[in-house]
Amino acid sequence: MRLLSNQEKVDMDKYTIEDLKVPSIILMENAAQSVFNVIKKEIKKNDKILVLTGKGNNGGDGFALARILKIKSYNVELYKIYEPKTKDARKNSKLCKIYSVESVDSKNLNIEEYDVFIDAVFGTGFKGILEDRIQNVFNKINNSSGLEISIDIPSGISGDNNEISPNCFNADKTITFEYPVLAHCLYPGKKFVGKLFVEPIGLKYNKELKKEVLEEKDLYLKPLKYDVHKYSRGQVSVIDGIRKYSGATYLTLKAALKAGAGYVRLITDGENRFKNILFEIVIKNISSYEKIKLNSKIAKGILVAGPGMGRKSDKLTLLNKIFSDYKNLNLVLDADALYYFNDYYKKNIHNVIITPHLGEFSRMIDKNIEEIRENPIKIGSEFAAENNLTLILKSETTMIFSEDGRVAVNNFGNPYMATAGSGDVLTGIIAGLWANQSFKNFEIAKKAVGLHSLIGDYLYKNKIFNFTSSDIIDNISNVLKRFIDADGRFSNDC
Ligand SMILES: NC(=O)C1=CN([C@@H]2O[C@H](COP(=O)(O)OP(=O)(O)OC[C@H]3O[C@@H](n4cnc5c(N)ncnc54)[C@H](OP(=O)(O)O)[C@@H]3O)[C@@H](O)[C@H]2O)[C@@H](O)CC1
Ligand SMILES: Nc1ncnc2c1ncn2[C@@H]1O[C@H](COP(=O)(O)OP(=O)(O)O)[C@@H](O)[C@H]1O
Ligand SMILES: [K+]
Repeated sequence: MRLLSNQEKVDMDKYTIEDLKVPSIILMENAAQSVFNVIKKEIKKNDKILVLTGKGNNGGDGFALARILKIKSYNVELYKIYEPKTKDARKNSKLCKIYSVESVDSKNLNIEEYDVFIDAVFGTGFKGILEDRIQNVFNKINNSSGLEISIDIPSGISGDNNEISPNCFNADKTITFEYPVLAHCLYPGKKFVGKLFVEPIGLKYNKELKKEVLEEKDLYLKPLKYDVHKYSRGQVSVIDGIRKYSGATYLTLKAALKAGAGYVRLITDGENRFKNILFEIVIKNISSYEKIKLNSKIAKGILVAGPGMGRKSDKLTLLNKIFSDYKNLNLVLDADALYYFNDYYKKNIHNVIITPHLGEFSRMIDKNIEEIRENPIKIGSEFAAENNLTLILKSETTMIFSEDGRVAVNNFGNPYMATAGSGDVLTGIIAGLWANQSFKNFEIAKKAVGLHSLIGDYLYKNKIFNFTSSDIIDNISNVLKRFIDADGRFSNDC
C-alpha cells in the first residue's frame, strides 16, 4: 500500500478535484460514509456520541458523519471547536441543522456524559500547537473511558510526523482515506493513531509514488521448481564469527536453512563449533581470512558477513579483498561487517543488502540517532542511492530503502522482537530467501523483514510473549507456509 507525505496527499486531493473534476462534496460524503461503515461495528444505538468539528474539511467530514448517524437514529451531538470555514464544511454544517443534529457549547459540555468521541477537528495539514482550550478538552477526553475515534488523523499531529502538539487527540481507532501518511505509520505519530483503517473514497493520483507500507500481499514467494537440486535451490555462505559470539553465527546459519536455502556453508579458519548441533551445515575450512579464495559455487550464492564476526583486523582485510578481488557477488552485510563499512565499501562492485540498526547506522553516517529519527526517509533514501545498495534500517518500524528511491515501511512486528540475536535471524532469513527466490534485492528485503516480523506477531498472538531468537527460527515454517502458493504442485518459473 502506498504511503504519502503530506504534500503528496494534498496533491492527490487537488488532482482528483481540479483535474478530474470529481466534486469535493462527493469525496467528503464518501469519507463520512466510510467512517460510518467502520464505526458502526463498534458503537451501539444507545451510546452517546460527540462529534468534535474544526474549521476545515476535516470538520466537514465530521458534520457529514453526524448527519449520517442522526438519520440512522444514533444518539449524536456536535461540539464545534471552530465554526466551519470551507464551502463543503459549511454545506454539511447546514445539513446538520436540517436533520436536527444538536450542538453542545463549551459551557454545557460534560465529557463524562459521552461514550464515543469522534475527532474531526484537524486533518493532516495541522501545524504547530493546539490552542490551550482544545488541549484541555482533548486532555479530558484522553483520560475518559470513552471510545476515541479520529477522522483522517488524530488532531494535533502533522501528517509528516514532524509536529505533535502536547495533548493531541489519542485515538483508539483512526480512519484515513485512500493511503496513509507518514505520521500514521512512523513513531511518534503512530503512538496516537490506535488501530488504523485505510478506506478508499475515490482519490486518484497521476504521479509516481515511491513510498509504501508493507502488506501481507507483498510477501508471496514462489514454490520450488520440480527439478531443483540442493545447489540450484540456493546457496548461502556465512563468514564465521569469533568464539564469544558464535551463537550469532549459528542463528544466521540456521535461519538461512529454514528460510529455504538448499545448501548452507560456514567459511571458517577455526574448528567447527557447530558440528554436534547443526548437522546440515557444511564447513568450508580456509587457512586464513586474509588469504580467502571464493570458489565459483560460493561466488554464485549469497555471501553473509557480520553476525558474530568480531572486529579483528583479519576480517577487515577479508572485506577489503572481497571488494577488490571479486565482482558481482550477492552480499548481506550486518553487525560487525558494518563497523568497518566506510573502510572497505566501494559502490557498484557487488549487489549488496545491509542491515544496520539505528545505532549502527548512526555510527556509519556520523549522525546521532535523534537526527536520523527526525527525517529517516530522507536520510535513508539518500544513503541507499549514494551507495547503490539496499538498506534495511532496523528499529521498531524497520524501513527498507532501494538504490532508486523506493522506501518500504514495516508496520508488522512487536516489541518482544527486541531480543538478542533477533537481527542475526533476520540476516539468515534475508540470505535464505535471496538464495532461494528469483526476486531483486529490494523485494527480497521486503519479504524477509515482513516475514521476520510476522513470525514475532504469530508468537505473540499465540501468547508466547518472551520468545527467543531460536523461537523465531523454529516458527519460520509456520508463517512461511502462508506465503507459498504451493497448491500441491511445483513452479516452472522460479
Ligand atoms: N479535500 C478532499 O479531497 C477531501 C478531504 N477530506 C478531509 O479534509 C481534510 C483536509 O481538509 P483541510 O485541508 O480543510 O484541513 P483541516 O485540518 O480540516 O483544516 C485545515 C485548517 O486548519 C488550520 N490549522 C492548521 N494548524 C492549525 C493550528 N495549530 N491551530 C489552528 N488552526 C490550524 C489551517 O489554517 P491555516 O494555518 O492554513 O490558515 C486550515 O485552515 C482531510 O483531513 C479529510 O478529513 C475528506 O473530506 C475527503 C476529501
Ligand atoms: N520495539 C520493537 N518492535 C518491533 N521490532 C523490534 C523492536 N525492537 C527491535 N525489533 C526488531 O528486532 C531486530 C533486532 O535486531 P538487532 O538490533 O540487530 O539485534 P541483534 O543484534 O541482537 O540480533 C530487528 O529486526 C528489529 O527491527
Ligand atoms: K482529525
